[in-house]
Amino acid sequence: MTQAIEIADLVKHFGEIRAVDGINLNLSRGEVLGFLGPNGAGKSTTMKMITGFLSPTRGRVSVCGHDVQQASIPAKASIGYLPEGAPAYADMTPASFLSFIADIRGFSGKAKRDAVAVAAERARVVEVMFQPIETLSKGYKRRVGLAQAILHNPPILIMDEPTDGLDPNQKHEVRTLINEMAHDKAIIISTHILEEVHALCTRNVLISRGKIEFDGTPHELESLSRYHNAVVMTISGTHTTALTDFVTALPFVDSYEVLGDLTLRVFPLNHQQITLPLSEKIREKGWDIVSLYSESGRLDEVFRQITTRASMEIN
Ligand SMILES: Nc1ncnc2c1ncn2[C@@H]1O[C@H](COP(=O)(O)OP(=O)(O)OP(=O)(O)O)[C@@H](O)[C@H]1O
Repeated sequence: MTQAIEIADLVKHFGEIRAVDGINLNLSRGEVLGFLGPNGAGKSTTMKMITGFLSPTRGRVSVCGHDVQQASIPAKASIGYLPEGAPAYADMTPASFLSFIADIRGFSGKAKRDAVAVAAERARVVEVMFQPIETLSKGYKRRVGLAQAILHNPPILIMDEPTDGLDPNQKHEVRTLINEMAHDKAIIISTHILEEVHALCTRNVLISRGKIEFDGTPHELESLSRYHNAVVMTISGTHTTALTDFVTALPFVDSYEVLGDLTLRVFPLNHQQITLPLSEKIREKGWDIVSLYSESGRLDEVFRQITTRASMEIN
């Protein structure tokens, strides 16, 4: 089956700067890919090449089987693009802006009215259709941008930092809209907001200095964390030295940190699940468990670890 997006050996140089340095990536419908990376990693440049706004120095992008360079018209018809900051014409109203976009997309008559109405409905901008865009809140402006991107019901959606700069409620609304569209589209979202990994994505690609450093599920990304399956526990009925001696002797424990009196964080060997055997061993000692839970992992730590490792290898 043709992949929704196929990217092969994609490279972009700006003079001496290698903004994108050999990216290979395939994406199917139903996948929501979170494109993560620090500032300047090459996310926007990659997205601009996928959408045909920039030509690659080398390599190839095809969308729904259309080469973005060779067959740019059918390729662009398959893509909805929400650029960074969702730019729109400030003095237009959403109604006139969406009507203008519908003209560009080749709609007319009833099909045009329907496309505008459906996009406005899905992006929930119906109530502000006749208010100048410059007078709208950031959240509404972003939703107008989203309505523009989905107007032709494209199978592929590319969004550059869709929730950046929004307040928590507005972020939630935009994420809900994206989730609603996710089942039948291939979606790429660039972000450096790590909570979006869980809120939106089925897959994450982490890039640093123009190269892919990680490609996997949010769970796989978290499992790279030093804290993945670490257990934080508070015990009563003993004292801290006895407790640390006890965990040191357990065969499935790698190391521990003392967090407080009778409270430890225990790191398992090879990130294995140890909640059950650990609680059993504690009960065998006759101690009481005040609390005990395992951690899933810390994305900010993994992000730092991968992106700083990549820059240290280069320097
Ligand atoms: N038009 C351009 N001319 C010269 N250099 C550019 C141009 N566009 C991007 N760059 C450089 O290419 C590199 C990648 O930039 P890009 O905007 O793709 O990163 P990004 O991951 O999207 O960053 P951010 O999260 O800050 O948006 C950066 O070093 C940037 O300065």
